Amino acid sequence: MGRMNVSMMRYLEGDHFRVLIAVEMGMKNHEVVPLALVSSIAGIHRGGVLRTLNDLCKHQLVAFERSKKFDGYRLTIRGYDYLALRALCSRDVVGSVGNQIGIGKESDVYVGGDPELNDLCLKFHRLGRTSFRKIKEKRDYHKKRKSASWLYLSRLAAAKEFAFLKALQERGFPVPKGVDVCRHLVVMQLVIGQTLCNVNHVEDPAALYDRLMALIVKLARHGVIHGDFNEFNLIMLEDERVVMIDFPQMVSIDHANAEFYFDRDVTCVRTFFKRRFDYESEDWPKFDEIERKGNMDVLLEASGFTKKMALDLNKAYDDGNFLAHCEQELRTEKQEDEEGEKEEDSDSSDSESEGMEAIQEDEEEKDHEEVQAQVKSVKQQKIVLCQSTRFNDWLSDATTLLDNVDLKELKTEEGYDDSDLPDKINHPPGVTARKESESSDNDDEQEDEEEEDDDHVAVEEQVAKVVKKKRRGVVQSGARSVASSAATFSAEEIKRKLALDKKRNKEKIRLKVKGKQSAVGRNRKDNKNVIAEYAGWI
Ligand SMILES: Nc1ncnc2c1ncn2[C@@H]1O[C@H](COP(=O)(O)OP(=O)(O)OP(=O)(O)O)[C@@H](O)[C@H]1O
Repeated sequence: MGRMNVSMMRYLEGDHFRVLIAVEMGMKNHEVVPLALVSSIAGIHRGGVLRTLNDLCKHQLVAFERSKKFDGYRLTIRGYDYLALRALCSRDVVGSVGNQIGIGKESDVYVGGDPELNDLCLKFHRLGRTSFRKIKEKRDYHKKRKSASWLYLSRLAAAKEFAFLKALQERGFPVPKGVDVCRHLVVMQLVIGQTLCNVNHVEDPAALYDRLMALIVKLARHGVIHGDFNEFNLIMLEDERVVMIDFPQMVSIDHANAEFYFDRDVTCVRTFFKRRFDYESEDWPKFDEIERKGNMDVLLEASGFTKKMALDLNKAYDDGNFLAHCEQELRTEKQEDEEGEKEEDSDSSDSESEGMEAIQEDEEEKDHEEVQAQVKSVKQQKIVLCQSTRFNDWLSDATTLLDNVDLKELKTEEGYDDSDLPDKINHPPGVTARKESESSDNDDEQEDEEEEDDDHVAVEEQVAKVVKKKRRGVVQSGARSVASSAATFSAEEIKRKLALDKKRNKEKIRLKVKGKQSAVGRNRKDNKNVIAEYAGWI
C-alpha cells in the first residue's frame, strides 16, 4: 500500500481534462475510443487532441490500444481517479490525497484531506472491469449490453454506497459520515479505530455480541440486510463502539435470497466470537422473527438508484469479479487476447507451414521431373547420335565399299565359304572397317556388341550419378557439366519448366500484415485522409 501519485495533477491543463472527459464519454459505447471520436467530443482539432492524448498516455491516464480491426484510446484507472479527484477538488471537497489505508477486493481506500486539511476517507471503487474485458465479442461496442463496463459498475457501487451512507446516517446507524461522491469515488469521514478482525481482546464480548446482533436486526427492520456483515467491515473505536462500513452489497429484505443473506450475517458474527473470544450464545436473531418497520430499500430506489442499477450491480457481485483493480488481471486478460491472436497467428502459421510443405513437395517433384528430363535427354542424344548424318554418310560409304568387294573372287582366292552370308551386309561401322583388316568376322561382331553395351552402361551410369548427386543436393562441377549436356531440352520441356516456375511464384505465401503493422497501415491511411481534408488550407 503506497501513496497515490497525484503530482501530475498540478501540470495538467484544462485541455487535458477536456480530452480525458471526451475519452470517458466515448467509453460509454466503445471500449477503445478512436481519435476522431475523441476529437469530435472534445471539440478540439485532431492535431491538438493527438498532442494532448500523447501527454496523457505518457502519464498513464489513458492507454493507446491497437487491435486487429481498429485502434483507439481507453481511460485507465488512474485517469478515472484523476477525473474524480479533479471534480471533487473543484467542488472544494478534497484538497489532498495521502496514503492508502485499505485495500479491499472491490476498492482502494486512501486517507485524504479537505482544503482545510481535515481528515477524510477516500474510497475508490474498482469493480467489474474484468467482467467487462473478459467478453471478447464486446470488445469494441456494447451491442446488447450483456455486461457493463468497469466505469459503469464502479460508479454504481459508489452511488449505492453513498446513498446507503446517507440513509443510514439519517436513521442513526453507526456509519461514517458521507461527504460527497463523484464517479467511482466516495468521500466519507475517516474512522479512527481498528477493524474487528485485528481486535484480540474486548472487555465484554457478550455486550459487543448483543450490540452487533441488534445492529443486524435494526437494519432488517428498516428493510435492508447488510450482506457482508463480518469482522472486516466493522471498525471498533477506542470506547468499544462499533462502526459499520462497506454497503454496496446491501439487499432488501424482500430480496429472493434475503433469508440466506440474513443468516449468513448472523453466522459470521457467531463464528467470529466463538473463534476469537471463545464466546458462544444461545440467542441469535431469526429471519422469521423480523418485523419490518421502515422501508429504506424503497427510499433508496426513490433516491435515483433504480432497480436496473441494482440488478446490474448485484450481477457483478454474483459474478465475483472483484479483482478489477488488479493490473495483473488486466495483464492476464491481455495475455488471453494475445493467446487468441497467437492462436490466429498459429492458424495462419499453420497455413504458412502447410504452404511451405506444399512448396517443398513441389520442389521435390520438380527435382524428380528434372532428373527424368535429363535421363530422357541423354537417351534422345543417343538416338540423335545414332541418326546423325555423319554416321549415315559413313555407313553408306561402308556399304558401297562392301558392295564393291567381289566375294566370288575372294572365295576362289582364299577358299572361303560364304554360303551363309546374305547378298548385302549392313554391318555396324566399326565392324565393317575392321572387317577389311581382320580375318575373323564373328569375333569382331561380338567385340563391337560388347563395346556398344559398354557405351550404354557408361551413359546409364552417368545418368545414375547425376540423379544421385541431384538428390543429395550436391551441385558439383561434374554434375553441372552433365546438366549442361541436358541443355538440349526440347521447346516443350522449356515451356513446361517456365510454366512450373510461374506457378511456383504464384503460390508464394503472401505475408499477412497483422498487429502493430496493420495499425501502421491504417494510420497511414488516416493521415492521407487528414492531408486530403486540409489540402486547401495548406
Ligand atoms: N471510513 C473509513 N475510515 C477508516 N478506514 C476505512 C474507512 N472505510 C474503509 N476503511 C478501511 O479500508 C478497508 C477496506 O474498506 P472496505 O471494506 O470498505 O473495502 P472493500 O473493498 O469493500 O473491502 P472488502 O469487500 O474486501 O471487505 C477497511 O478494512 C478499512 O480498514
